[in-house]
Amino acid sequence: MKETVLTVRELTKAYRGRPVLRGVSLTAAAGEVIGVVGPNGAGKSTLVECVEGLRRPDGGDLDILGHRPAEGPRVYHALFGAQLQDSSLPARLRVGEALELFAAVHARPRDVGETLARMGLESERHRPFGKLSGGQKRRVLLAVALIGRPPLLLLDEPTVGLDPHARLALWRLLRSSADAGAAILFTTHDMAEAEEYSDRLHLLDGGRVAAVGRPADLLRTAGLGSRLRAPRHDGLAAWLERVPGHSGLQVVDGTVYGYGDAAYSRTVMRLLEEARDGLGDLPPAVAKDVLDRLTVGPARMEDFYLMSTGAIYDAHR
Ligand SMILES: Nc1ncnc2c1ncn2[C@@H]1O[C@H](COP(=O)(O)OP(=O)(O)OP(=O)(O)O)[C@@H](O)[C@H]1O
Repeated sequence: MKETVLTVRELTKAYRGRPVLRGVSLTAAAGEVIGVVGPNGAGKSTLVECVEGLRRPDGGDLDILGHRPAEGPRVYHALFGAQLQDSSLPARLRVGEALELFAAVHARPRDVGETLARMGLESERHRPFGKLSGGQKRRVLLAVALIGRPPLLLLDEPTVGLDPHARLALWRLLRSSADAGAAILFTTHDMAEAEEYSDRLHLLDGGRVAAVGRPADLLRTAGLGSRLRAPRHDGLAAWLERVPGHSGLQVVDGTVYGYGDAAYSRTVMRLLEEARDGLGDLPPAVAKDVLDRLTVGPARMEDFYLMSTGAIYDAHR
């Protein structure tokens, strides 16, 4: 069992009487990458800011390696590196200076040159922070969060504004930090990223953790193995719902999206072929048109998210 680095217990928080967190609990162990997703306004940033000690929760409790925010900056803040949604640095501070400054306050910091190289920032080392592009600034702020090798990394939408190379570089760096024992908590609206990089994913909705688990387990439990896309026809949606393994449905304009277990798409295709040949309960012309225009593929975290937050009709409910 890996050591638990972050423990959040039944956290509640309201703004002017309006509850945002209604009893959120989660943990992050050493070496674990924890993803948090949820609709705009779900409370993801509020949760991260409570962990950072920037906001005081109304109820519940949290600690990092047994230390609570009330212990103050010197003890508590040394336990995590953070990159906030809207953090910044003085405009005239040079990139290399910034990293050296932050490295100097940590006991066993990463090498500044190596961190700059890994974040693709070598050529920006002598440039003032204020002169960087938006994506470069975010890379610097991430490098600052990582430089002290803290036991916990708190990253609120870390990849927003990063180009694909920078995203990949960031995730390599985060994975190697986790492999070296760091616990990482990140938020994102990018479901592909959430699926690929979270060891455990939390869906925050209505102020609560609506679902938690390994991405593959979440998909399996929701009956989401495969999805298909077909042209809309009268009666097709109801027909798809009767196919064994069906788990959800979405109709958008002229298109029907069907979701089901891993065998669902294959079963649909077989039944469509039978119907095209006059052996099913769908008109042959409809079955032929659907077969001609059908696309199938594996279900993804995006589908889970849409189903869990109500955009897809969920047959399990
Ligand atoms: N300082 C504040 N005062 C009042 N309400 C606030 C404050 N900060 C956040 N809120 C409200 O709390 C709710 C949750 O906000 P939060 O930023 O935590 O959500 P989020 O899940 O991070 O959203 P997003 O995905 O849009 O970043 C929102 O309705 C927001 O308007």
